[in-house]
Amino acid sequence: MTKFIPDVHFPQSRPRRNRRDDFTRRLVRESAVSVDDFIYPVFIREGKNVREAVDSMPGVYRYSPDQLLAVAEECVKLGIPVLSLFPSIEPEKKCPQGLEAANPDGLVPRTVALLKKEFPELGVLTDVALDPYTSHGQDGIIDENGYVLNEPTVAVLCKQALTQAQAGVDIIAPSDMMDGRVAAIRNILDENHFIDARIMAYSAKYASAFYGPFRDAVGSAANLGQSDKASYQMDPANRLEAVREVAADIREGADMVMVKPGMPYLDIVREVKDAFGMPTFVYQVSGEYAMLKAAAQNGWLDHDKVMMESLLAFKRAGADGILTYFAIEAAKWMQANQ
Ligand SMILES: NCC(=O)CCC(=O)O
Ligand SMILES: [Mg+2]
Repeated sequence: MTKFIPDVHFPQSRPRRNRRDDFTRRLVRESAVSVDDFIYPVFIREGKNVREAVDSMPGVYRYSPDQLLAVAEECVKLGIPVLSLFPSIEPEKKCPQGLEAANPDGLVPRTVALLKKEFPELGVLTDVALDPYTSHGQDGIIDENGYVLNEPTVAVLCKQALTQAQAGVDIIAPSDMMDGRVAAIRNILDENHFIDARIMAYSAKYASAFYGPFRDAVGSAANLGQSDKASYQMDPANRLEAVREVAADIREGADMVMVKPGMPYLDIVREVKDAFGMPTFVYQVSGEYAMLKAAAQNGWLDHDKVMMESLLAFKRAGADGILTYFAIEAAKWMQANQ
């Protein structure tokens, strides 16, 4: 211990005292990341014995359903509570209406049923949106000018959600940003007695360029071409609008709400958590993952440190859980280091 007797009482407050030793740092720590916070997004495709790398997302693959079982088993072993499924659909199954989204024998319902049969204790979340299924790559049905039509889209989303519930999914996550879709989906689920199917609403989903690698992974980038999603996803400039969007989804019956992307939108996470106190989730999206991976691969950032710091920041901002492509790596890191 340094013996230093200052002759003036300056400074009166010494915040550094609590940072001096590991034990006090742990004692006063305000936030923590736990494996219980994770939802692991995975990409699936048809086939057998397929594990196909996604080039723009190092460490991320498209799995055929049989190969996904090994991933699910790893999640169970590590204690990751939920797996979320994103399909890469063959081009010949895409059409302007995205009808394959509501096919009860489609890739997603079959995979849900398989997972729930093999690993009933693992939560399964499915996305409700049409972008993996439309030949134009938009999340809904478009008119002759390319404008995404609200009500016709919601009608297909309801069928898609019901198909997923019938397959046994636990959490339904509408990511489309159509108005009124949470209420419509809640109604159709309840009418069909799926009263326990939970809805995690992508409530404040921004029209972000950070989704680029995801569109490679599900194969919608080429379909979308130069068009964007600004007429339904939120303007990155808006904060108060996010509060209104979340309020609407809660009124309509959302059990959990989400902000997306993550790191550039931490202020929104905090705002939403403070305003509603709802179970609040954040999506650390593909571009955030790709950017940390790329810098780490170049030796410019310490991979494990930035991974854990980025996840901790979500907890500090008020998130109850995080959808992250780092889920397995972070869970393993925590087992080895904590
Ligand atoms: N509806 C799911 C997504 O759009 C994910 C975006 C991403 O990870 O970039
Ligand atoms: Mg909305």
